[in-house]
Amino acid sequence: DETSGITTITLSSAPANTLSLELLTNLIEKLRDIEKDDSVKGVLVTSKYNGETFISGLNSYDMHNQTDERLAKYWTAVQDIHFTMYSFGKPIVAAINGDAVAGGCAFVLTCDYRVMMKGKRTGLPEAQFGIVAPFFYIDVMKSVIGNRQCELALLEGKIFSTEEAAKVGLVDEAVDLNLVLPNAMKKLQHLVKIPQPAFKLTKQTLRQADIEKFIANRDQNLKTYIQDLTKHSVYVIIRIFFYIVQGFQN
Ligand SMILES: CC/C=C\CCC/C=C/C(=O)SCCNC(=O)CCNC(=O)[C@H](O)C(C)(C)COP(=O)(O)OP(=O)(O)OC[C@H]1O[C@@H](n2cnc3c(N)ncnc32)[C@H](O)[C@@H]1OP(=O)(O)O
Repeated sequence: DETSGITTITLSSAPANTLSLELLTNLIEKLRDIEKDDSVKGVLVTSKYNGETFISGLNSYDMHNQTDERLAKYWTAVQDIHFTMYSFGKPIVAAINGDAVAGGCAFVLTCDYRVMMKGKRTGLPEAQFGIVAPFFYIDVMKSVIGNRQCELALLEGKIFSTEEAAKVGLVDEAVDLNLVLPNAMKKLQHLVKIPQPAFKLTKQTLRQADIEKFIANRDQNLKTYIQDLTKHSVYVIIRIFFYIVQGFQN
């Protein structure tokens, strides 16, 4: 919208907005363009699958049965989206109109504000898959909900209902579906009015330690990811699809 300076990104990768290599590549490029475009003051992210899924995590197919080169390309994109979103110099608000699990939860945690539809699910269930969540997923959750709540959640791979997520501050608002977009937009309209150099510098200052840690550790994390997936991907993917069919344990 040219008058408000707000851009809406509606994620629409059938069937459930998995963070595939294609979606990640397009999104990273779009965000980098927006960052350079002075006419854009803020970004609202939502999903086409209104009332169903916001993001259903990383794409299982991109993590299984791939060459090391392709796995590296995928994981670099996973790292890049995290870094691009978390260090983004303009306000980003998530209008979470469906489930946002695993990589979907980490994605919304990188935003500045989260409005989520009641009755949906979010959280980092990696422990339930028998794996450790990437360190930058753990760090972003810790920075949002604090160390103890993060321990309680991650040690059991807890999946929160929206209402539970709001209680621990994992999301900022739990609302009926019809209020997700209007409330998210209202917050974003407020955030874009804050003097932007101050907004950007405050955000950078708050996030600086995690960003520096991410930059220092990303290469090692990439190596570890490729080794782990080469060894364990069959097991991990079976667990993920088990939870797709059976649902997560709360
Ligand atoms: C060593 C390991 C190293 C690194 C791992 C890094 C950490 C991993 C992070 C991740 O994000 S792993 C992915 C985790 N994601 C999930 O576990 C979500 C799984 N999905 C679900 O639980 C559900 O799909 C849902 C999001 C709750 C939505 O449920 P709903 O009933 O509304 O839809 P449905 O289950 O029918 O799904 C629709 C459709 O989408 C396919 N799908 C869903 N998630 C994925 C996925 N992550 N990858 C690939 N495909 C996915 C699902 O199979 C359905 O397809 P179909 O219609 O063809 O059957």
